[in-house]
Amino acid sequence: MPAEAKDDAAPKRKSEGITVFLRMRPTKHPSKFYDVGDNEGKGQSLRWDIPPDAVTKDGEYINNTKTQWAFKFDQVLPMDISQAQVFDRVGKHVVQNALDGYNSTVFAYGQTGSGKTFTITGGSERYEDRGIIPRALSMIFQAFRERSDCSWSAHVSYMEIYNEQGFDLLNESSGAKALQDLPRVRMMEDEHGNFHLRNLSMHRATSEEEALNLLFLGDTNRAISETAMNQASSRSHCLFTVFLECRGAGGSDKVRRSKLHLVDLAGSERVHKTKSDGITLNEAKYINTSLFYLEMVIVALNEKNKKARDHIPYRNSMMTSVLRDSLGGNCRTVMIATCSAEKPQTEESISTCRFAQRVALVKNDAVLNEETDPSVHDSTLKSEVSTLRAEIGYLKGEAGEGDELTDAERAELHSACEVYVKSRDPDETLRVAPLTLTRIRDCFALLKNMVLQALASQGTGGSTDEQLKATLKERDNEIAILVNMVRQARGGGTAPTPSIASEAKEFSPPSSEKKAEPVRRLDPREQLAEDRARMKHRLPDEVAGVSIYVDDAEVRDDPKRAWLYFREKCRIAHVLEDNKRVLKEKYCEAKACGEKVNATRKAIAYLKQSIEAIRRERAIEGVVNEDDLQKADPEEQRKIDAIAQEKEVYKQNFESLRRLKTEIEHVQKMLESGRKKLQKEYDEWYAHVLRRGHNKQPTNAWATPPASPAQSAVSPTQSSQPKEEDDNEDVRAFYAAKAELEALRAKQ
Ligand SMILES: Nc1ncnc2c1ncn2[C@@H]1O[C@H](COP(=O)(O)OP(=O)(O)OP(=O)(O)O)[C@@H](O)[C@H]1O
Repeated sequence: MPAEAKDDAAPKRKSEGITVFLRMRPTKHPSKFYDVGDNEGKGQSLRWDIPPDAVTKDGEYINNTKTQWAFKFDQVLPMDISQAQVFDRVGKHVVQNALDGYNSTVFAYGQTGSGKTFTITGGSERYEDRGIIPRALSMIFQAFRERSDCSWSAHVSYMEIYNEQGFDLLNESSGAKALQDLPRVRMMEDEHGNFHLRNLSMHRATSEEEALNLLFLGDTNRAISETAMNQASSRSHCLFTVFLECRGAGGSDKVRRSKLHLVDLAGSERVHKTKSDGITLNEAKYINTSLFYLEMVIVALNEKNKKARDHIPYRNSMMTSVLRDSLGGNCRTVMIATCSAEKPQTEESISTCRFAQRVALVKNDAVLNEETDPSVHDSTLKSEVSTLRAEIGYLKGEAGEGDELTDAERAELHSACEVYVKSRDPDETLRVAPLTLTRIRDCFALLKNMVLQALASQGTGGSTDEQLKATLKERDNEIAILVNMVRQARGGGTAPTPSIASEAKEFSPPSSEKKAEPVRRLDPREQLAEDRARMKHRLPDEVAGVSIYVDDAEVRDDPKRAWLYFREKCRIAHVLEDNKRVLKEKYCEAKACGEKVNATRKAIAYLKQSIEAIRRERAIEGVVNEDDLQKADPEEQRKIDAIAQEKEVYKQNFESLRRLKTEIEHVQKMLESGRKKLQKEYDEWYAHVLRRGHNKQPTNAWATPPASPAQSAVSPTQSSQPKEEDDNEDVRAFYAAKAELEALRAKQ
């Protein structure tokens, strides 16, 4: 991590509390125990009023002592708030702070399933469900393009902390199958008590696309570890960090560096609720220990405010060490407490609110991380010294006419004039040494030339013409790629890119990737055994939210029909349809933008041709005087103004096209992962349907053993080992259906 920059002058400092938001996760069954109100013009309040006899569905008392609580928040984000609105209210301000050079943090805290990941990273299925991280990345790169007076750079790191150990999620090797396969990150402390993360990779991102790819890579590694460890996300903390650097803002020698931490903490529920044993209990202990240490740090910081203590126990856990700056340090921090409004979760929700109240009291001391760039500083000082020497010589009358300048000296003079003219600093001086009358005269000539060129280029001047041509050419290439993308997506192109090509496909039950892989055909018995082991001798009622008890035998026996049936019932299939719709809209938008860009380009070329024609005419008419040529005639001036307007339109449309390209890529990625998920869930579901169908099991028979001996099916509750004959029949039927499905896939 980069060290914090210190400025020679008094740093811009701001002591402020942590801003605390509460977000209620949507539910169809809110408890009605709480009420949101205004907090005397300072944020909002949340009052809980619980009937003394309220019990959960497990028969536990929600609370048998106190029944009313009131909590204050900067804002309570209602259940129906969109992800875009959350970013507007919470994220924008934080990202702006980071761009301005202040360390900034957003962390989400709340019980498992209350929406922390949804808020920080976002839903992985729908484009509009993008969370704070992808939206922050979009805002950052938009700002880079708009604030081009300085040189920006962004680096990204992504770490997961599980059981007090850090893992680098941005590991590109594809072999990681569990969290333990990822590189370990270690915490080091230097002699000044600053913490450093060793072995955490930092990746430069030069565009929004690159940064999003890093986020996808980290999320994929996170998902792999989650599957391997049975929903470890509830038990681990994830920290996505963007390191920003801005050099030479406004032509100065200043460098600003800031960190933007976006943190998804582990679930905050208490141990007694987890009903854990073995490894899980161990994990539960770890989360609770590390969140307990977080609570200790918060309590200690509050006591420090009251001057009751000095020591803050950051060192106790990896997470509090990493977030040291964010909690009571050099950072502007925002907490999002996530709560469930459902009755059984009331106790946890109140506990989250209570923690948020303590966090709101913590005071941070954010400092503008700005320092002078030593390399720029040195060369500026050297040049100042030689200018001063020259000025002294001139004042002493030492400056003579001077010799005729060589080409090298003239080039040097030219660059000094250029630096002087291009600098946005009003106090910039022209640095020329030694100062002779020849040099002074040459400087004036060069400056005059620059002014004349600038005047001419406002209209059709040569140098800007060249620049415009170069830019147009560069953008032409990009437009060609984008317009081609659009054409291909609409079926008119030649060779579609892989992602668009896959997008153009209709959904079907195929598995083209699987076809490519060498498949080891299991012996039918092995297949059934594997299947059984997976199902743990018990069939579920539904897979992916779709009942496996399909009454229609035709649906059950025909994989194609089964696929259509599954697609109609499965939620994820509908989400995919939504995303396809979004993608189509974006293609249309991109196509319209591309057409506008092309039209503007043509208009500019036409205007330029007509200006040249006017000039030629004037030259033929005998207007050869230099001064007259500098003045545009009224018709020419109109065309020059029209070019300026077209350029503005061009810029806006090009910007939209660039944005759409990123968005299209993002939706494509979501579609791809959604399609894989759908396919996996269908395979699993159909295997269950077949098994259920060929066992001829009556509805709910697995749950309740058949009462009548007439029902011939063998339930696992009757016998965990099916008879040999049943096995053979099962095996044959299962294998036949699977072969049929594979044949159908191969055809498609
Ligand atoms: N505001 C919301 N709108 C729609 N769906 C939501 C919202 N918040 C959460 N969800 C959904 O609820 C489920 C649980 O949310 P999420 O994974 O974000 O919880 P979490 O607090 O991060 O849990 P964990 O501690 O296990 O990581 C997800 O399927 C998510 O898509």
